[in-house]
Amino acid sequence: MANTFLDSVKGKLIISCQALPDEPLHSSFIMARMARAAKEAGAAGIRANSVVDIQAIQDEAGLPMIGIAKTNYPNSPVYITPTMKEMRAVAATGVEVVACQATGEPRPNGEKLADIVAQFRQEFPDTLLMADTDTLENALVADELGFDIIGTTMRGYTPSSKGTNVADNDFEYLKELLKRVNHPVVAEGKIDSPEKMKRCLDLGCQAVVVGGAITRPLEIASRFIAAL
Ligand SMILES: CC(=O)N[C@H](C=O)[C@@H](O)[C@H](O)[C@H](O)COP(=O)(O)O
Repeated sequence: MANTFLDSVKGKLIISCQALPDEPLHSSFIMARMARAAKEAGAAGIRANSVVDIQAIQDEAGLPMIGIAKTNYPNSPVYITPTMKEMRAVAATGVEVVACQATGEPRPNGEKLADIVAQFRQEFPDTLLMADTDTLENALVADELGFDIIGTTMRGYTPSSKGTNVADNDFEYLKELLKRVNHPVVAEGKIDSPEKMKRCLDLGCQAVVVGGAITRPLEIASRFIAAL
């Protein structure tokens, strides 16, 4: 069956519903309800972490999904769907897109991003691949490897991109990225207002992923508390 994800999210909002074990809302049940709220509000897609959360959200919301499996390995800073093992587990849920970290750092078990892409294409030809990138250099590598979506997810979260925010200088980085890559760009990471989301879409992003500003009450409440 043709994968219609890119068309169905074009010009729209994807909401990330994630809570790690150390977060107050860690629960597949709660993430599924978050996804229901996202759907009722008009979100075009959901991004979710872990096979159990993905399955709970698929049952509850039935929206197109980007799936990931955050997994920490010793001796590697790469944690978003880092190895072929997590890629397979996420793809097996039937999500439309599997995203993985593409930040140029050494992956666990010595696995190479190029090999993962090649293997994934063989095993899951109908599933799209999204690269969670941090710098122009790593985004260009992912683009060259043929990722279907280039995401800005890791901008500001790696040593190479430390201190940066995708929104800096009216999205200067995003403008450059949009000029340089051939595949659709999805803005993700620290997009914390409707105005910023709209700006990303107007600049030419395929879609925008917003997480914490909508689905992490601890983060939202802390912004208010900080203003006291
Ligand atoms: C860096 C990292 O691990 N990002 C994760 C990737 O899935 C999530 O924790 C973020 O919530 C998601 O990218 C959306 O971004 P924001 O919550 O800033 O809107």
